[in-house]
Amino acid sequence: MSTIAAYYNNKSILITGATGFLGKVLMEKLFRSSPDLKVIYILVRPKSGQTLQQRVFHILNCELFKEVREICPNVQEKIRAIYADLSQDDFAISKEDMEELLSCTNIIFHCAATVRFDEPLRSAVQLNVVATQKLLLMAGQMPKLEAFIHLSTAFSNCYRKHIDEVIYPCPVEPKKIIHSMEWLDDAIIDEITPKLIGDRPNTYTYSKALGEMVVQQEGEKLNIAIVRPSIVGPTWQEPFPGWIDTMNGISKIIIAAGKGLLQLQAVEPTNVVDLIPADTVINLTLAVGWYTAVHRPKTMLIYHSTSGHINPFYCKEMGLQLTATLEKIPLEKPFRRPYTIGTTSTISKQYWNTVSHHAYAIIYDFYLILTGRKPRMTKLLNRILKTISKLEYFSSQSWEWTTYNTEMLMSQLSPEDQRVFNFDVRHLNWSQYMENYVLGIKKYLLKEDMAGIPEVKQHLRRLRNIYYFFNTTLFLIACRLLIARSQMARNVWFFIVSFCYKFLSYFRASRMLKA
Ligand SMILES: CCCCCCCCCCCCCCCCCCCCCCCCCC(=O)SCCNC(=O)CCNC(=O)[C@H](O)C(C)(C)COP(=O)(O)OP(=O)(O)OC[C@H]1O[C@@H](n2cnc3c(N)ncnc32)[C@H](O)[C@@H]1OP(=O)(O)O
Ligand SMILES: NC(=O)C1=CN([C@@H]2O[C@H](COP(=O)(O)OP(=O)(O)OC[C@H]3O[C@@H](n4cnc5c(N)ncnc54)[C@H](OP(=O)(O)O)[C@@H]3O)[C@@H](O)[C@H]2O)C=CC1
Repeated sequence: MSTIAAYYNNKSILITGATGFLGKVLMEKLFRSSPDLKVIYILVRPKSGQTLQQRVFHILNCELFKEVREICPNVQEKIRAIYADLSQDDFAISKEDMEELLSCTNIIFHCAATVRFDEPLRSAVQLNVVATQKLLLMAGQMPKLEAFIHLSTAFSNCYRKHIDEVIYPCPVEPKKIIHSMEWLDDAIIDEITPKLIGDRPNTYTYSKALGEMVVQQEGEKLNIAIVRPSIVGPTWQEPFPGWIDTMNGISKIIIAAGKGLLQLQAVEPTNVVDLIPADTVINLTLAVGWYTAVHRPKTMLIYHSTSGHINPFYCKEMGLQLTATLEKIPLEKPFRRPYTIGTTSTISKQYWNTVSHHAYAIIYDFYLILTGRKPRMTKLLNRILKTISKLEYFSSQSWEWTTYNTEMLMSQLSPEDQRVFNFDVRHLNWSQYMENYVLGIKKYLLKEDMAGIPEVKQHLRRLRNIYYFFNTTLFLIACRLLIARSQMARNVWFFIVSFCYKFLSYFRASRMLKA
């Protein structure tokens, strides 16, 4: 049996953010590989009118847990959902629950975070820094704790182009930031936010960097490690390819491209997109948990979970794969045929935005008005372009991450562990992965019917014909206008027409001779 899987058996594991994308993949893998684990405590808040139990039921009944439901029929009994809101003091955990957590927990995986780029600094600090600090404080009171694993992001220091597996300190100490959030009002915080975040693009990356500093400073006495994934995509292999249930990362870009709404991407075609599958991140996280607990490294180690250095996926390649896949597995109700253009030049972007986005939206809205419907395309397009503009910082640049600790860990694993907890992306086939990505978005995220694909393909063919017809008409109108205004254009036009006429006459005469 795998040493890592055996390690988690009979353990009490605390997970924050278990209802999130990575949290679910983490729980699934734990149950699948170590069905004899004692209990998984998850800190959950009620949401969207659902109680904790309803949320757990919903998670366990999703497609991701299909295999787990067979391997481990008593899975529901092994999950202890504890009411907690990480943005409140003491997390609003009851006294009894807190006692149980403190006395029983063996390993903590801290995944909870706010991942929105536009989160106000106060809320980002509250969850990504203060909550981490409080969790570390709790961890310090757990006598049976063997390891604390903190999930951060490879982009916490994205103002650097080359990033090592170390903590880069922020100019202002986290404690000072936390303290200032207590007495400054929202208007002042908003005003000083750009100065505080400095070269970072948003409050997310800044608060995650502060969170790492807190882990380093306040986790000194703990057995602790940080995992930094890059852009997390759907599962690669486990429990099956293509599982995804989040719009985060690049899924929104893929959906907008698939629906034909977005053609232009603010990307340099030669840049690398550092995508990493969710199951790869989780396999590494579990291996890190085992290594930290069993080998107890003397200093806190940071592990990068990235792909660009060993198996680069270039934007151009991605654009081509995406277009081909979206033809093969189209998304429902496309507005246009999917197509991608990549550029970072401002003039080129403005040109393509006008020609390829706004002009189409205006024409479509005009058509909606003519057919007695409410225009909506321009509004939708503007929303999408606004959203996409917030991702542009990440799509228009490339980074280089070193992975010495991740490679060291891989070399410490037995062949069986390397197989069961595979986090080596050297053999990842990007073309196949993109196909499963689109399939996963269609099936699990958008919940579209796969049986409808032939009908959508037929619709795409109609759209292609409309596109050709529209372009030809536009070309003819342009020629006609030019002919009306310029003698030279008229001469060229008559030359082309008489040439075509002569060619046709010759063709007809030769056919008649043959007959
Ligand atoms: C010939 C070939 C040539 C080829 C050339 C090459 C071509 C190549 C092409 C290939 C592709 C290019 C590759 C690029 C690579 C890199 C990209 C990196 C991005 C990610 C980096 C992540 C790095 C960090 C990773 C981390 O560390 S982890 C955390 C990651 N965290 C996130 O990823 C959260 C981000 N997001 C937000 O923070 C919020 O999204 C926010 C952005 C603030 C907006 O926010 P807001 O404007 O409010 O917009 P929403 O709330 O999102 O939406 C508002 C409303 O519009 C709706 N709508 C939004 N979209 C869509 C949509 N598509 N379709 C329909 N509706 C939509 C939505 O339904 C909602 O409607 P409603 O529900 O209101 O009715
Ligand atoms: N996805 C990605 O591309 C990447 C993610 N990461 C990191 O991985 C971790 C997990 O990310 P991911 O799963 O994608 O994120 P999600 O947004 O999918 O999940 C976030 C989780 O945090 C929980 N949470 C948020 N606020 C609170 C709160 N106040 N109290 C209790 N729980 C709360 C959410 O609970 P609820 O369901 O109730 O909202 C949810 O379970 C994060 O630390 C993120 O920074 C790093 C790099 C890339």
